[in-house]
Amino acid sequence: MPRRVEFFEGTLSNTSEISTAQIFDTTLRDGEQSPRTSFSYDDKREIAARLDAMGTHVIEAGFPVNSDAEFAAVRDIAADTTATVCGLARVVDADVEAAIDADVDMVHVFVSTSDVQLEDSMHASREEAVERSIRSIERVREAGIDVMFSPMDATRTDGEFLVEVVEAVSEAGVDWINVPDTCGVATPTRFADLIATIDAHTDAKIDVHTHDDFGLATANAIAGMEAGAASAQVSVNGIGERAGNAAYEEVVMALESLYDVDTGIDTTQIRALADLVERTSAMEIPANKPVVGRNAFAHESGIHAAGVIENSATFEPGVMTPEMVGAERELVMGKHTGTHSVRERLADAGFEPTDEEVRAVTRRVKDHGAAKERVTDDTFERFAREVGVRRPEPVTEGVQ
Ligand SMILES: CC(=O)SCCNC(=O)CCNC(=O)[C@H](O)C(C)(C)COP(=O)(O)OP(=O)(O)OC[C@H]1O[C@@H](n2cnc3c(N)ncnc32)[C@H](O)[C@@H]1OP(=O)(O)O
Ligand SMILES: CC(C)C(=O)C(=O)O
Repeated sequence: MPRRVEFFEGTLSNTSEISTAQIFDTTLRDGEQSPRTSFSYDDKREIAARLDAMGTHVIEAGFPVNSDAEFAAVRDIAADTTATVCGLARVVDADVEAAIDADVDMVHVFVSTSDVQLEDSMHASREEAVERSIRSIERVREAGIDVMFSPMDATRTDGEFLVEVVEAVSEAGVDWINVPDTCGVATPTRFADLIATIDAHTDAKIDVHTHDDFGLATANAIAGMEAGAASAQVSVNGIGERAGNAAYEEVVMALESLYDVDTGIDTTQIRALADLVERTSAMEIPANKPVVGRNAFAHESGIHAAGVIENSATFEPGVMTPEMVGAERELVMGKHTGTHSVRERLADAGFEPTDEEVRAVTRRVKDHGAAKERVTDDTFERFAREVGVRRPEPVTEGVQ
């Protein structure tokens, strides 16, 4: 497998290291909160099973108090999964009891800590938020279950109050503090500073939860890990509230390929996982989505395709290949196509073209693309036949 990308060596300061990396998947909880998405019981079981088989460390299976169906799915996933299974709860007794009753390995309790949310979402004072958090944490601990605590909207919370909350929940014995950038307003440098500050005020392990409102979710998650967070919350295809969460596939591959971290995850199943979540969430993967979009390893431009035919590292990261994520490289025919690409495609299809025939097919491909038409396999074969490219009959073994 390729090692850390060479580009950084000696050209940029290369002091950013990540030593431990736990992947906490929240596709079934925050991912399912995507407007218009709802996973069936079977969808949840199938996604959880695949995440588990791939070696995902924590699976947040849902929010048990939400409904009977959600409770049953979380309970059954918890009973049948090797990974740590987590259930979400507000600092509300019924929520905490539902999560405990679902028999999860970890309860994730959250409370609003920013003034705007305390006033206009939770309708609680700072003191009440702290008291209810401690009570919930103590209850989960008493049940013998690991507890993760989230000061919701941490990145818009008054700094002194945030430290006060962190110290109070640490005193109460929380195992993990998750730092949520609930409304996606963090930047990598600011988020890293925040993580380092929180780390200095707790012995609990730190997890990060980032949203993509400004397209910074993955960068912020990685920055948080560089600053000392041991875990990142991610969702497959980046689905989740509003613009979504840090994407599973992006964070895992950045850790593996750019930071040389062995996450222990079977990355070759990423493409199949993405397809499963695309189908069950009814959220189409954008073509240009990193890692799993259909263009992530596709090349139309002549210069790129010609380079990639010789050595894929010319116009791909090199440290991340389609094989590593269970995807395939594609040479797309269109307006920007060049002769190298056409020659390769013709050869793959069994044709034996002359240089003149390659140029003639390329002209047809370019004209078709320029007219905004798609060059399908059938169209391409038609062009080859129209130009009269020779295709010898395949020799069948044993037949004279
Ligand atoms: C940032 C996040 O992603 S947080 C997770 C968000 N996820 C979800 O909301 C999905 C699942 N949610 C649900 O099924 C429902 O919202 C339930 C079952 C949790 C609650 O339903 P309802 O009781 O009908 O309340 P509703 O959803 O309308 O309003 C939210 C309530 O939670 C309260 N609340 C919000 N955050 C918290 C918190 N961390 N701790 C305690 N209470 C909270 C609000 O103040 C409000 O309470 P109120 O009804 O006394 O005014
Ligand atoms: C529950 C918390 C972690 C959350 O989803 C958020 O703050 O976005």
